[in-house]
Amino acid sequence: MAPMGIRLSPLGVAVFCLLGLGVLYHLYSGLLAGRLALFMLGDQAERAGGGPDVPPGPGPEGTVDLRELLAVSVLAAVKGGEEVKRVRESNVLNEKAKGKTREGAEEKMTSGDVRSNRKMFYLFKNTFPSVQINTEEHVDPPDKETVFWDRSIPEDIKEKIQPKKVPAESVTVWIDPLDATHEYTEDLRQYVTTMVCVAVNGEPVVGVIHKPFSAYTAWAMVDGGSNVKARSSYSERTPRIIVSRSHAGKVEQVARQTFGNKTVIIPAGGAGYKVLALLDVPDKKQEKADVYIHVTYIKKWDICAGNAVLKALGGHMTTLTGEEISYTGSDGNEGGLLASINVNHQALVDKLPDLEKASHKQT
Ligand SMILES: Nc1ncnc2c1ncn2[C@@H]1O[C@H](COP(=O)(O)O)[C@@H](OP(=O)(O)O)[C@H]1O
Repeated sequence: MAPMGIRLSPLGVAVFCLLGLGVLYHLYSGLLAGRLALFMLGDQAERAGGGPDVPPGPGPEGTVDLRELLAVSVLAAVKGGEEVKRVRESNVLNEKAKGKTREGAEEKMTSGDVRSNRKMFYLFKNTFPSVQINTEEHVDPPDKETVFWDRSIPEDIKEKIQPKKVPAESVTVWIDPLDATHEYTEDLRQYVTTMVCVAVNGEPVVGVIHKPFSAYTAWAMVDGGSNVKARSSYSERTPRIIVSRSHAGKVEQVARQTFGNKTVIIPAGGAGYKVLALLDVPDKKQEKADVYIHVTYIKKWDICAGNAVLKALGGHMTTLTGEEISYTGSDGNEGGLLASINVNHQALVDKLPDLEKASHKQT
């Protein structure tokens, strides 16, 4: 007797195998798809800052992150500062006259300005291509720099500042690659700074002031945080007033007339240096003052970073008549400058009509 067996029909085997393959395909395709989806999401999350140490990249809907802009501002100021220092130490400044101020003072430019400008500009341009960048010096396209941000955010910024997206089109970046060029050519290194400011809808929001020769950097973000603070006290009755040493005009004479003969006037180079003079800065070469006054025309890249820092710390930088300065559109500020912190700014404005008249007499 033949053993009882199951006769397998070839058609049945084929159907069975196909079914099996179908089940396997179903199972694995789901798994693979899931894996693929996870991989893609993970990659996206990394690009968007999902990882613990990976900062977010440019936003999807034309937004930029102010915290990223702050990190790049600090990096740009430091990188520019390295160029400034290198050129000064080489003693080959290639100093040139680039024109005259409205008051007839010679405006100088050096290799320090040019090289720092190139580094700072291209770092921003390569990182935030859609953002408006205004720099003091002209950038020739053949001089393009391949300088990039490695996406790292300094620990102190991560600790104090939360990410905050704003529309890229609302942002204007102001770069001063070398503030106090005049003093730089005279080797008065303590006055020299590199500065970056980020304005949103014309309001100064992020400010960075870097001193290349003492490796000090002050940064602040309005409604965010800062690594610098105001001093504990300021003299309101007889303020020490810090003013320009190379574009002073009549500021010294009129300041004494307005605030009294006891008023100490401190002539100093650089708008960045003068703003730092109002703050608590741990640098032996930094003089201290109570008020900063400038009476002549000045450019927005010279003052925007200081304005943002002061504003973030509760201080003020206005025109001599107390108007806020808008950091968009034209690059010049016509109304002079009054900067203070932890004093009655309006009371200072009210004392200043003589200074304003003096500024108009000069032009
Ligand atoms: N009347 C004026 N016209 C144009 N720029 C002026 C100016 N007064 C001051 N500045 C600029 O403002 C910055 C600070 O000036 P000061 O040292 O006199 O306070 C300097 O910038 P740079 O050094 O970046 O060119 C200086 O050139």
